Amino acid sequence: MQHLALIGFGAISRSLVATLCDQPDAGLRALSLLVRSAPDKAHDAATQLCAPHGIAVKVYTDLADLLAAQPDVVVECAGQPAVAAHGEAVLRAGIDLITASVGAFADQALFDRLKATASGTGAQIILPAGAIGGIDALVAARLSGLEVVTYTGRKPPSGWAGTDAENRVDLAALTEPTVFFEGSAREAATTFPKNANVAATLALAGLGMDATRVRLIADPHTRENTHEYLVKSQAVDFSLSLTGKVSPLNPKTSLSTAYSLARVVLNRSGAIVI
Ligand SMILES: NC(=O)C1=CN([C@@H]2O[C@H](COP(=O)(O)OP(=O)(O)OC[C@H]3O[C@@H](n4cnc5c(N)ncnc54)[C@H](O)[C@@H]3O)[C@@H](O)[C@H]2O)C=CC1
Ligand SMILES: O=C([O-])CC(=O)C(=O)O
Repeated sequence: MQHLALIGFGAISRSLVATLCDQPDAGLRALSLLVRSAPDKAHDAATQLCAPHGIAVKVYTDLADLLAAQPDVVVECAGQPAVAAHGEAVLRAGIDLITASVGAFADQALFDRLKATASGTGAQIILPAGAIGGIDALVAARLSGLEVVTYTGRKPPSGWAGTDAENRVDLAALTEPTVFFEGSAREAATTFPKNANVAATLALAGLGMDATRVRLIADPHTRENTHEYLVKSQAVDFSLSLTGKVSPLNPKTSLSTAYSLARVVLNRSGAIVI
């Protein structure tokens, strides 16, 4: 039976909770949420999802209080700054941390610090595939010797609104798909913290933050988030294209991200890990 804790209760968290409530194999008995504001509203919304399944909900505004309740695992679904703010305390408490905002680890000092803390306490930092997939094949290919990993992320202009893309291109005036960023995974994840976490995931699975090449496209002809990547290695070459439906709760986020996190949580309790 699991006591699940979530940092953030936005688009991903809400879909994740709704999904896990419907999965008896998840064995959820308690849900703890860390929010920054409106804890009563979060409590009501989460209770609506959880109460019919007998799952108790508690909402916190202070991480120390949440950790004192000793959750089995903490899932960060709040944004890169939340990994920097809270990651270390979670791991220091010996609790495994699943991070949606993998791009936070483009900050090498943060990555090194959290990894050292995890090694010290035996807790694990678990990086989900998120909006992409095929990470198993990429890690396996790395072990054989990787040559190239290139990623292209394509979203409708609305998915790039409020980001640095606005300084690079007039999103509202676009009539054709437009590449507005080319660079490393580190630059992409740092410059587009709400849109390019997947580039960091590919980097950590594969060739690293600096050698993983990234292109980002605003496409006025699409309503979906497309993630394409190409891998060349000693053992296998492959390319993958995922067309993600956009989360109805957040136009920047692919709906599949929450299901990827649900898979990670389910794999912690089921007899079969897949
Ligand atoms: N790995 C992947 O494939 C993906 C990762 N992401 C990451 O997940 C994050 C969350 O995505 P969404 O749920 O769509 O965003 P959202 O904006 O819908 O929800 C985030 C929630 O977290 C809250 N929050 C922010 N900082 C907090 C803190 N320190 N403590 C408690 N709550 C806090 C916000 O108030 C908001 O309610 C994104 O910012 C991004 O970093 C998003 C999409 C895909
Ligand atoms: O959900 C997506 O399409 C990917 C995303 O925002 C990210 O990697 O940060």
